[in-house]
Order: sequence, then structure tokens, then C-alpha cells
Amino acid sequence: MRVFAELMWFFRAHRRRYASGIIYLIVVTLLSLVPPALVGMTVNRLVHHQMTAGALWGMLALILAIALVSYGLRYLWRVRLFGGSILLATELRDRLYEHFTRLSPEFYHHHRIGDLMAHATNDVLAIQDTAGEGVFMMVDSLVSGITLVGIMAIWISWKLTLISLLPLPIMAFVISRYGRMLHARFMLAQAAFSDINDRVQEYISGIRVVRAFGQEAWERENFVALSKDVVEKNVAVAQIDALFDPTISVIVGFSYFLSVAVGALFVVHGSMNLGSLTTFTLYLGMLIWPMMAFGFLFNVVERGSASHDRVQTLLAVQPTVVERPDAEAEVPVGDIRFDVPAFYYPETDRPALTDIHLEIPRGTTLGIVGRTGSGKTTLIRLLLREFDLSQGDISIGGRSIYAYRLHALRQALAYAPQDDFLFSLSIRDNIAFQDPEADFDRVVEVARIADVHEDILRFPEGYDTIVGERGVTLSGGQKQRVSIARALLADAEILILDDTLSAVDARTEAAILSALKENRQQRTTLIATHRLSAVEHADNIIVLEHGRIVEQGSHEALLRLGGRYWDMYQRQQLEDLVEQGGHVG
Ligand SMILES: Nc1ncnc2c1ncn2[C@@H]1O[C@H](COP(=O)(O)OP(=O)(O)OP(=O)(O)O)[C@@H](O)[C@H]1O
Repeated sequence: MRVFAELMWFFRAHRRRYASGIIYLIVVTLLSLVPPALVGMTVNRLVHHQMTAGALWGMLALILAIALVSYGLRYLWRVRLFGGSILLATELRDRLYEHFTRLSPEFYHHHRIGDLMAHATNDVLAIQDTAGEGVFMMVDSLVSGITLVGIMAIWISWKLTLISLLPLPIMAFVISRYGRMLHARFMLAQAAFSDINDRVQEYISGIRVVRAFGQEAWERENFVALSKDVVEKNVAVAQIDALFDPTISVIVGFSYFLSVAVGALFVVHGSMNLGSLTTFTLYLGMLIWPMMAFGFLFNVVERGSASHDRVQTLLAVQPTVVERPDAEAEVPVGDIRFDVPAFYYPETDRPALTDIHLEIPRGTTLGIVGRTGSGKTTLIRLLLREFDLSQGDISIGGRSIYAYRLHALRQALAYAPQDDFLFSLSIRDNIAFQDPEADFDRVVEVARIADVHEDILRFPEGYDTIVGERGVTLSGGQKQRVSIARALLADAEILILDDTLSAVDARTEAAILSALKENRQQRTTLIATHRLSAVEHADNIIVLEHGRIVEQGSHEALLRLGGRYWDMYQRQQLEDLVEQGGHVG
């Protein structure tokens, strides 16, 4: 029942809803106790020949009135309590989603998407059940149970009541054992559901790779194995589930037997009249439900508490990138400065960057080149605050990036990453992602700069063509250019292109770069690339090797230096020549 205490924040926030729902439920429960008493009185009057037609009609009218009132109140408590549980599920889902948006990329390295989806669906539903069905069963079983036992003991016979309750401790013991077993098994079943969810998500995302490597059969086998595991773990839950009903029935039946047998003896010996025994057995019949409900309650609560534990564990994960309490809301502007003695990714012992001391004056273009794995993306990720430094600082306009609110910092930055993601929306909405209200003319303008306008017009519905999973598939180069257009729409102080031109041909690359130069005067641009042609016109170029700046200068200066940059340049010239069918030597 700990889970109820843990959900108290929600019950408190919605106390009026829950208080009224519980009051209606209590009134219904109490009203349901009246008809058996009336039936008992009728039996006694019949036995003593005191029953009149008027009294009988009166009795029937009273029972009808109780039924009508109960009908209305039953509807009301359901709306209140079950409606409340839906609100809780919505709130938990929102919290999870909000939390997911704040967590660092590192978190997503360690958690699988399918698992996170399972938390937001199955676990939230189990908690919803606890706040709806669970609260109902607890209130109903406690109120009707205690009142029934009270009435039976005080008004009818405390001896008979005690006898009928003799089997109850056995039930309490058995049910709490089942509850513990259920908790453990339900945890395993939910984990298996997470696994299969994850597999399906990954399989569908990677379907092209799976097919290309002819691994469909292997994948299917894998899936069947996981599916079997889910079935087995859920059957294990169902086995315990299935024990609840029969156990309760046997114990309740035993209690029935005891009270009818002993009650009949009382009647024979004259210590109880027949009407009272009738009422008693009717009440006892009514006591079956609270006893059962108590069993179900354990079942629902155990699932809810297992799921609540899983969701809480997730919500307790702290984002590694946090905002300072005194952070500024103003959007940073100005020169960028890197002073990074060393940067280590979490859980690694080799620095990804070392001795990065770099000034990027406002309005200039910086080229970042280097072999794969040399640290180009890492440099950008530090500026974006995907990871925070433990030594050194990065500043914009003379003030540390850590002194700005995260939102403000990211407003200053427009980022087109290496492997960009397009949403299943129209091309227009994808480009206007940061500002859905943007003018169409502006969308077209940035698409022209990114040299993708003509391509878009060739699609069946132009800018309204849906892309992504449910629409047209764009080529790698088209995707990259749409993502550049998206980054440009923000018109941010700093534009970052991280190998975003790798899939476009040399002519298109040159067209985009020259349009960018014209469009982004007075604003800073960072271009990380493998292809030197993309940075030829940059004001400054840094060459990274194993996370260090090994050369720095303009294209011409670096060529004159005759070092790594010169090497890379020669190699690429050669490659281009071969690609164009030229002859070497
Ligand atoms: N999240 C991470 N955790 C640990 N190490 C990482 C992480 N991300 C990158 N690295 C390591 O940091 C180094 C630099 O990676 P980075 O992605 O910055 O290189 P890059 O120059 O951008 O490469 P590419 O040109 O292939 O994109 C690599 O050795 C990489 O394995």
C-alpha cells in the first residue's frame, strides 16, 4: 500500500475530486446495506403474520428509491475516481516526456528507446489502475467490510460474526504472499515487454540494413525468442493472478459454511430468529465482495507499485547538463572563445580534446577539419552544451556559456548535424520547425540558400510533400540541404554545420557556401568537415588530430605550411581527379 502514500501528492492536488468521489462511493456502499435489513424485517413480519399490503408496497418503494439514488451516485463516483486516474496518467506521461527532453545525450546511450516507451505506456497504465480501480477497491472494501461486520456483530450476533470471520487471517496471509510473488514476477514481465518493444523499434528503424544483409530470418528468430520470453513471464504473472480467485472463493465458502451451520444451530436453540439469520446470510453474501476486492486490491497495487518504482527510477535520473540558478536569459552574442585544457567523455580515461585554445571573432567563418574521430563533433557538442566541461571554459561575448540559460544559449546557435533527422511532417513544416509561424516566403528563401528549392518543387506536392516514415524518401543530399535550410531559418548568431555537406556534390556545395557567405555577413559560422573544399574560404581553419589543434590558419597559409593540411589537400585533389576520370602521373 506504500504506493498510495507515494501518490499522495496527486490525491492532494485533486482532493476535491477524490473527496467527493469517495463520499459518493461511501454513500452507495452504505445504501446497499439497507435492502437486506428490509428483507429481514419483512421475513420476520411474514413469520409473525404482521405483514400488510401497504407495508409491502412501502418497502418496495423504498428499495426502488435506494436503487435509483445508488444508480446516480455510482455514475458520479466512477466519473470522479476513474477520471482522476486518467488525469494522473496524463500527468505522469507529461512528466516523463518533459524529463526525457531535459536528459543529456549520455542518458540515451544507456537507455533503449523501446524501454522508455514501455515506461510511458505499460507502466503508466498500471499506475493509472492503482489510482482508479485501486482507490475504489480500497475504499469500497474497507467501508463495506467494516460496516457490514459492525452491523452483523452489533445488530445480529457478535458470536456468529466472529465465527464467520475465523478464516480471514488465513486469507490475509495467503494474499500477502501472492502479492510479493506478483510484484517480483510483474517486474520481470514489464522488463521483458521493454526488451521486445526495444527490439521492434530497432528492427523497424534498421529495416534497410537488416534486408541489405539478408538478416530477416535471424531477426525473426530473435523476435520469436523475445516474444516467447514475454509470454513466459506474463504466464508466470497470470499463474499468480489465477490463484487469487480460487483462494478467495474457498475461504469465503468456508466462512459461509461455518456461519450457516452455526447460525442454523442458534435458530434451532432459539437464540436467534429466522429473519435475523436471513439478514445475516444476505450480509455475509455481501461480504464476499469486500473480501474479493481486498484480494484484487493487492493485485492491482502490487502491479502499480512495481511500475511506480520503475517510473520513479527513471524520473530520478538527473540531467548531467544543468542550468545555474543565476543563469542569464539574454541570448549570447559576440566572439567565441574556447579555453579547454582537456575534455573527457564520461566514463572514459582518454581525453577527446586537449589544449583547445581558440578565438572565433564574431562574423567570421571557422573551418574545423581532421580525420574521423579527431574531435570535430566533440568541439561542437561542447559549445552546444550537450556535455559540460570539468576544466576550462567556453565563452561568447566575453561571458561563459555556463552563465546563460540553456534555452538562451541554444537560441544563439543553429545546428545542422551530421546525421540529421527529419520529422514525418511536410517539408515546409520541417524547415519551419523552430518557428512554425514563419512566413512561407522566408521558408522558400532559406531553401534557396540551401540549394534545395528546385528539388522541393519537383516533389509531388512541393513544399507540402510529407517526408519521413509516412511520406516521400529524400536522398541523403536532399535531407542534408533541408536540414541546412532548417538551421538557417532560425537566423541565429552562430550557424554550425557538422559535416552537413558530405552528401552533396561539389557544385552544390560551392553554391550553398557562396549563398551562405552572402547571407550570413556579421554572423559567425562553424563548418566541421572532411572535405577541405567546404572550408577553403573560411577566415580561419583548425586542423585537429587526436583531439589537439595541430595546425591553424587560412587555407592559403596552411597550404604554404606544407604540413597535415597540405597532405590532406593533396590527397583530396588526387581523389577528385580520379573521381572525374583524370589520369595521374
Ligand atoms: N559519447 C561518447 N562517449 C565516449 N567517447 C566518445 C563519445 N562520443 C565520441 N567519443 C570519442 O571521442 C573521439 C572524438 O569523436 P568526434 O565525434 O568528436 O570525432 P569527429 O572528428 O567528429 O569524427 P567524425 O569525422 O567521424 O564525425 C572519438 O574517439 C570518439 O570515439
